[in-house]
Amino acid sequence: MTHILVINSGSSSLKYRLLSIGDGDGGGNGDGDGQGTAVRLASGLVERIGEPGSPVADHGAALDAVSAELASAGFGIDSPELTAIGHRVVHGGRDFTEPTLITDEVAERIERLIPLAPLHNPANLAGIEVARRIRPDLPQVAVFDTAFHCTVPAAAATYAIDRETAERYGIRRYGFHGTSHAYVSRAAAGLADRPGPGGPNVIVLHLGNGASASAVAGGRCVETSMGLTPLEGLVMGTRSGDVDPGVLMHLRREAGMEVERIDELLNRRSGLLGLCGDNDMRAVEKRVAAGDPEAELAHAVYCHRLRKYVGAYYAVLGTVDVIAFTGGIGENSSLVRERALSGLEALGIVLDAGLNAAGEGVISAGGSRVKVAVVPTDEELEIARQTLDVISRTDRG
Ligand SMILES: Nc1ncnc2c1ncn2[C@@H]1O[C@H](COP(=O)(O)OP(=O)(O)O)[C@@H](O)[C@H]1O
Ligand SMILES: CC(=O)OP(=O)(O)O
Ligand SMILES: [Mg+2]
Repeated sequence: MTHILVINSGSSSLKYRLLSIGDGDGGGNGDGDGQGTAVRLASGLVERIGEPGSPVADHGAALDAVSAELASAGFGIDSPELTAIGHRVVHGGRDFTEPTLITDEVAERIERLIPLAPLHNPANLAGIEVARRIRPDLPQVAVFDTAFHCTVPAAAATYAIDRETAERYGIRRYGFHGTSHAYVSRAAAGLADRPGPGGPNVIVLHLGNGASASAVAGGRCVETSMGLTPLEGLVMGTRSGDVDPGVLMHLRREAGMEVERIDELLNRRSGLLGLCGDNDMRAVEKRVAAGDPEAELAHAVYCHRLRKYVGAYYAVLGTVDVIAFTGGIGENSSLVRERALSGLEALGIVLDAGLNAAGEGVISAGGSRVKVAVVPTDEELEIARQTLDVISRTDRG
């Protein structure tokens, strides 16, 4: 058994988990049961980093808070039992297609990718820098959101824009939430009845604050809804997802909006928040239940987008064995699941209303050709497994 500390450092929050994990659990692509032999020793969340009036001034202070919380759980961050630290890094660009041992050079390359993920990579890097300062003796591993999507074929990853411009600026579909899509698609594949020769085909719907869909054929990601940045695709809490790029030019020309304001509009003031004033699905659904028309429209736009992607990914895959819902909304909103998939009997997708309401495991009807399931994601466990995998490989030389 080894102890791995996982750090998911965001712009204003830092999630951590300390796990004790068996070596056999580090395969990264074996069991698919989502269980393994990992034991959670401690976990937590430091919020409001750098916000006015917050006691947590920066990521250094956040990691100090983590150290203190670990110490009160009886574990010193300086403990010799700690084997490695695994970090979530959102954008790996074209440089990183695998979890990677962090060196000065790797950290520099992550820094150079900041323009591709200005909301996420700086915070990820801040977590890395502080953790390396505190434990310079430990192997630290970067686990990239983008890596799982590096198998997406060129036809799906290429935007139909001038090739030279795209090449020069690294413009292509990268995809995000890869650790979640990897973890959930593996678990979902285990639910398939009679997969074809290439292995099970799975559609994963990761619906948290950020949201993305992926199509996974026999364990390989072949399509995903987020693109160059985590803005494309599904409707999210505060992000628009797909819009006609002409909207941006129109806002620039007609409303005189600077690019920074357009960025802020689409990333922070759109999605559910922009449509109805609430970015939290629980609040939206309360208003839907009370007959609020704005919330109803927001919910309808959200579910329509989801249904459209399910249909598109069905066509991309040809046959679908399992559709998996995950993330805070995917795991908890029976209304979203029902509205996204109702009326798709002709595609072999039939929900069981009672199972959907219960919302655990398989929720499709017995006769449904496509299995539909709720599969809780666990990005921290997946990061720990991939971290262990990297250090075991490094140890073996
Ligand atoms: N019971 C519920 N019903 C509907 N939505 C829920 C429920 N519980 C959580 N959610 C929604 O899940 C979303 C947060 O998802 P989560 O995966 O926790 O976010 P993050 O992407 O930040 O990890 C919020 O919109 C929240 O309202
Ligand atoms: C990449 C991304 O959208 O991440 P999150 O959902 O954590 O914002
Ligand atoms: Mg989450």
